[in-house]
Amino acid sequence: MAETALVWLVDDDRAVRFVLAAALRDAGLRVAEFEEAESVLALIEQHVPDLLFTDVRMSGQGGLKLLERLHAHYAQLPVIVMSAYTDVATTAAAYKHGAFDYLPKPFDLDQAVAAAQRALAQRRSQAAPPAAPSRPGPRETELIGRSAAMREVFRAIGRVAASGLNVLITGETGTGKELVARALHTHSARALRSVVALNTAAIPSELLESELFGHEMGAFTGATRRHAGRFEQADGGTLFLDEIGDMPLLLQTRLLRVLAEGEFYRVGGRELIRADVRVIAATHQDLEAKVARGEFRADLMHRLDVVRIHLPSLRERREDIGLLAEHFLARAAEELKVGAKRWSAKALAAVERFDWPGNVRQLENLCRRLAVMAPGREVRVEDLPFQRETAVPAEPGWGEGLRRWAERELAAGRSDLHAAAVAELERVLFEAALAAHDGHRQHAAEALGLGRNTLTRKLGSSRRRRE
Ligand SMILES: Nc1ncnc2c1ncn2[C@@H]1O[C@H](COP(=O)(O)OP(=O)(O)OP(=O)(O)O)[C@@H](O)[C@H]1O
Repeated sequence: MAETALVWLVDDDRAVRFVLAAALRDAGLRVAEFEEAESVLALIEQHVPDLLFTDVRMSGQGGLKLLERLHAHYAQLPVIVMSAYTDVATTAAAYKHGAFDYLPKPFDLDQAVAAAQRALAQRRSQAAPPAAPSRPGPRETELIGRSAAMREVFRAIGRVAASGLNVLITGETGTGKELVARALHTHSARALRSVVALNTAAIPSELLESELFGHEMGAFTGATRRHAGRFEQADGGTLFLDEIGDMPLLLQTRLLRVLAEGEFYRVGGRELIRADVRVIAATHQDLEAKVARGEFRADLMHRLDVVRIHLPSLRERREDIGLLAEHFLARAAEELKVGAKRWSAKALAAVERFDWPGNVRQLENLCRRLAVMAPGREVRVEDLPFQRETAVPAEPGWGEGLRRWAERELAAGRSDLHAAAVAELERVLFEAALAAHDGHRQHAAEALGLGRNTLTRKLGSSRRRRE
């Protein structure tokens, strides 16, 4: 169950949002991004994050005004103000309105992460955790793909969208399950009403029930006003329950009852609420296996699984990779307002060969990184994190390759073999783990069974060795 702190980031400069969000995620935090203050004020009524970063000068309402309003209504929420304006008036105004910290732009990313950690530590020492939202404000994106497998998915969406039946979407992480859920909604008779999303894994279990069904004022400590749950919000529309496999058993029972009866009480409430909701659920887990282990209710699975749409992993439809890579690279340049780049033939071929454990999301993130970081207008194979020549041959039979390499080098009279081989082994492992985890150091370190600090230290020394 994710209990990671949630940071909201408000800045109208996409490039700043991009680098800062990446650094904060790298530090193990969850980040939601906002372009302007207005959407923050609209959403915060439902969820208060653990920390908020804001720029000062933005279109619409400025950061200081936002800070003032947040401080008045959510005094517990630490706010870090960032600005290129380091004049005394701005800095002083920020602190006067209750800023936790002030970062003059351009700032060092480590400094920003350190400020975030200080703010969160202070908040933890004084407050109970707030509700965590699912991803706010997702935009409607078109599903791309021309592989036979994706055409089959499109056909399934077309067939079942209008039927109003519950749908269970399965597939590995990042394969586009949420996108399919939104497409099902858009092409249904419910399209004029909202699609409301809830990520079961992102919300602490004790808050999940009130997130789903709402609560009355005073239902529990911190329930300072009545709150409509996602079921009520989705009335007449669609409720998208992501990561349904992570739903606690008790809540599964409650959900099943609500689905069967179409009515429920808010937490702490006496008024029976009716909501006409189509449920689309998604999971990357094997639900049948969870049922067999007694972790998921079979009757709930059957109720959700009226129609099943399975999304193939990216490596099962390699013919879509090029198309997606072109699309994402162009879109990233546009979004991040950097010059357009194109793929070199070699780089594109390497991208098509790669296995993409994080699927489309990983490819999309790589394109964003390349749009900003790759030097030159053409993305070369050397710019890819997983494509440098290795001195020690890896699969197949990499032990054999290593032996041949060692024998050859020994015959040539080389004397530092151990250090060279270990350095190479680590470089390959780190690059593979970072690529598999979208460059997220903490996750990569976990996957390798290392601490994050060890990975960072080793990455630093392997970089120094190469320079
Ligand atoms: N076929 C596609 N065409 C265009 N974009 C796609 C496609 N599939 C996925 N994406 C993009 O990839 C990212 C991940 O997709 P999405 O969030 O729908 O995946 P998911 O399967 O729900 O992931 P998770 O299981 O981790 O929640 C999104 O930014 C989405 O827009």
